[in-house]
Amino acid sequence: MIPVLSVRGVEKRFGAVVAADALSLDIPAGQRVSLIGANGAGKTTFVNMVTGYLKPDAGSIAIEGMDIGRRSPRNVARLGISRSFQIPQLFIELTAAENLAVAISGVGAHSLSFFSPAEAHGRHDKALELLGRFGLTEMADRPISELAGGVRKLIDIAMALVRRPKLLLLDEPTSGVSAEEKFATMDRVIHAVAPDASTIVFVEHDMEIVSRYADRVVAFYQGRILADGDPQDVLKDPEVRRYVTGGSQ
Ligand SMILES: Nc1ncnc2c1ncn2[C@@H]1O[C@H](COP(=O)(O)OP(=O)(O)OP(=O)(O)O)[C@@H](O)[C@H]1O
Repeated sequence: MIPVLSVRGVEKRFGAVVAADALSLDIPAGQRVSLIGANGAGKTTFVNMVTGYLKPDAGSIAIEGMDIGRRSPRNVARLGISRSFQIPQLFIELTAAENLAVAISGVGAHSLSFFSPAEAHGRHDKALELLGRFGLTEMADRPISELAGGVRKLIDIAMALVRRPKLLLLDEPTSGVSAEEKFATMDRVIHAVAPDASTIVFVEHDMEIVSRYADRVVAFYQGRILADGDPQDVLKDPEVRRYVTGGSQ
């Protein structure tokens, strides 16, 4: 089976900082992989390169064997890689349903008025279906500016599902969510994305979330992969405890 994601010898520097150092890994279909690492370890740089937001200095990245090369984020998304952001990227004055409708139509917010009423109706139904999966039906007609950070995050993830991605990357899906709500939020996310995305990479700082939801953990340190494997093994690894989790596990 060709892996969904294949990364080979990827390098990225910012001046003297090595943000990606000879990164290589394969992610097979159906795996749920957590990326961990201290601040500045290179997790977001990795996500940005895989989604076309940053170009590697060297190496290759392929989705189902197709090199993403120097494609734009939009073209990478067309190939089947979607992402959510640490800070949700939403149209703040539009409602939750309108934001999803923009993503569903694949055009800018200004172009929505060119579509026929029937098309607009179809988009609205699909938007409501997605919001319903996240338990957000009641938020559909509220502008993003009125919604709490945690709700915006869920809407951002719903936006990433519109293309039914081959690979879904989630950047800290539970950051900003209270300790009491983090498992419920993550359960909701996992349940909601399941019909559209089975191969998931999520960046996570919370080791309780990592050990509960990941099939595999990749630990980053100074742009390198320090450990990669079964969550229980990686979280017990002495180097991971020293450089990543601070001995918290
Ligand atoms: N656009 C940029 N310009 C300069 N340096 C950058 C840029 N993006 C990232 N870096 C540097 O590259 C290194 C890796 O950063 P990155 O954001 O990938 O880490 P991270 O593991 O995602 O951290 P965090 O957990 O804080 O999000 C850091 O030293 C960071 O300062």
